[in-house]
Amino acid sequence: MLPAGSYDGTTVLITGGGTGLGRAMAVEFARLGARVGIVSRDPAHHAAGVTAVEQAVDEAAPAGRPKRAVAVGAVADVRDPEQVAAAFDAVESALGPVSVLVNNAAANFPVLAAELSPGGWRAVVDVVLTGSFLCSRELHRRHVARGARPGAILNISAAQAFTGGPGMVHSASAKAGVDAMTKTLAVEWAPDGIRVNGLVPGLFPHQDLPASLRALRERDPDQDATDARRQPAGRVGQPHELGWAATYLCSPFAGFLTGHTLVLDGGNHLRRDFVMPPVVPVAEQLRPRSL
Ligand SMILES: CCC/C=C/C(=O)SCCNC(=O)CCNC(=O)[C@H](O)C(C)(C)COP(=O)([O-])OP(=O)([O-])OC[C@H]1O[C@@H](n2cnc3c(N)ncnc32)[C@H](O)[C@@H]1OP(=O)([O-])[O-]
Ligand SMILES: NC(=O)C1=CN([C@@H]2O[C@H](COP(=O)(O)OP(=O)(O)OC[C@H]3O[C@@H](n4cnc5c(N)ncnc54)[C@H](OP(=O)(O)O)[C@@H]3O)[C@@H](O)[C@H]2O)C=CC1
Repeated sequence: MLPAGSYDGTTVLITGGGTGLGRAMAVEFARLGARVGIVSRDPAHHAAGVTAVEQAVDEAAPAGRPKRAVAVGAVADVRDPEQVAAAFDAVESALGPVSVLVNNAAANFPVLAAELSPGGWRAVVDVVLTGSFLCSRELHRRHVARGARPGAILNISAAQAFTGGPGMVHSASAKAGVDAMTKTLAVEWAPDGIRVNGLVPGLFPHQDLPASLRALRERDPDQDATDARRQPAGRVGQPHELGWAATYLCSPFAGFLTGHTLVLDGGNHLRRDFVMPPVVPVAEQLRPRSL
């Protein structure tokens, strides 16, 4: 954990910050003093994120300390540059200039590549890759215009980016693009005082995963135990652990770190056992069945 107050006076914008891992990161930034803007499509998600942040901040505050405005939600589809700019405007007018951006919003559903429609491909690639670019560009534009520094961007990626992701070709391809963007923008924007890093969550199950991903997990009634046994570390990740990594990467303690993608997965992406299980084709893995 970073020292208390590490983010005092800092406004952090987190896309998809109202659910799952985005919400967990929002809470950890706010615990350290940040004001947090939550940007996504669904106001109900914003409300959940704002409530979680406010609760965490209230619990951490010394008794009797007056409440401060810590979080707001703003509606935007990250695929649309005008909506992105309007959401930055809304967050900045409520909380002050954004100097930290977490590109966390994502879309994903399991599908065989041969069965993926052009529209399904575009939906995922546009949310994950184009959305991360549009938000990064917006932060950079504002940051440079006001002569501010330092700034930090954190791109949430996935291990599929370097291993490939059978059954998720759209997401794997988009996340690989995000990793290339992390490295590219790190160099282009270092002179502007903006660091750009990536963070890969391993397996972090939570209640907000979309139905298509939950359905795969729910096939196994003992899924939690199975998940844990499948990880070299013997357990899955806890969302607040991702928040700890995110707050470090965007903080001055990582001030000389840029263009790096940190993997937080208990060693899972490196797993290549001496005795490998037989291959089950992905088409068979996705077919409805009982385990
Ligand atoms: C634990 C594992 C690791 C987790 C990693 C994560 O990333 S977790 C993070 C995961 N979190 C999330 O994913 C949360 C957000 N996710 C979402 O909002 C939706 O999944 C979304 C991506 C479809 C939204 O896209 P949208 O607003 O544009 O909505 P739209 O309805 O207009 O559909 C567009 C196109 O997609 C097609 N299509 C849709 N579903 C399926 C399907 N199951 N099958 C096949 N195709 C599907 C649909 O037919 C259409 O194509 P068409 O007909 O025009 O050719
Ligand atoms: N959970 C896990 O085990 C893993 C997660 N990841 C990555 O972690 C990140 C968080 O995932 P997780 O919390 O699990 O998933 P969630 O489904 O909970 O979060 C996805 C978020 O993205 C937002 N979002 C989706 N589409 C758009 C859009 N078009 N415009 C704006 N916001 C959008 C959603 O908000 P709204 O619906 O309100 O728009 C939602 O809050 C993602 O980048 C994901 O790829 C990577 C590997 C594993």
